[in-house]
Amino acid sequence: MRTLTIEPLTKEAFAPFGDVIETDGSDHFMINNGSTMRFHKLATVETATPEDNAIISIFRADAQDMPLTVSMLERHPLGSQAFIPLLGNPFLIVVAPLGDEPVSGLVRAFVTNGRQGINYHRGVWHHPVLTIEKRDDFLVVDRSGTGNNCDEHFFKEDERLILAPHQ
Ligand SMILES: NC(=O)N[C@@H](O)C(=O)O
Ligand code: NI
Repeated sequence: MRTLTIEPLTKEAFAPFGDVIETDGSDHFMINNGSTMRFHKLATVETATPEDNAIISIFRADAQDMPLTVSMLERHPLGSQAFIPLLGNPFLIVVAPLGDEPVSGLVRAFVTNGRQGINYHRGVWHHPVLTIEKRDDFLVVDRSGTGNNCDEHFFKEDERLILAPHQ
């Protein structure tokens, strides 16, 4: 099984998968009579139909045992999904490009710097949220509506991957 190289998250590297929600290196303009910087439209919430809603949730996630065997990825065909860390901790991301199924050889892993959130574009394959801390909180912005919005793909045994952040 291939061990994933864990890359530092950057806008450029993550561009095929979605947006990086951060102030570092992001354009901004002043509002509120010059007392506030607005880092405007860092990401867009994608939904599928006019009846859909963009909703805001909090995920309190517990750490997976590491090293992790990445045996599955999921995607949301009807909308985007954003994770913004609420406690300032780095977290892990595992993604694969758009397609009918994720391609094991194209799976990539990233680690955030604690000041970054991400917005998976609609249909991008990703692993369910992966904390580094034992438990961590995320603000999540995603789509609510009718129909199935979560496809799961389970890799064949020889396509599975290893995520080993502490090695
Ligand atoms: N199932 C759910 O809402 N969470 C996943 O989509 C995830 O990416 O963690
Ligand atoms: Ni998801």
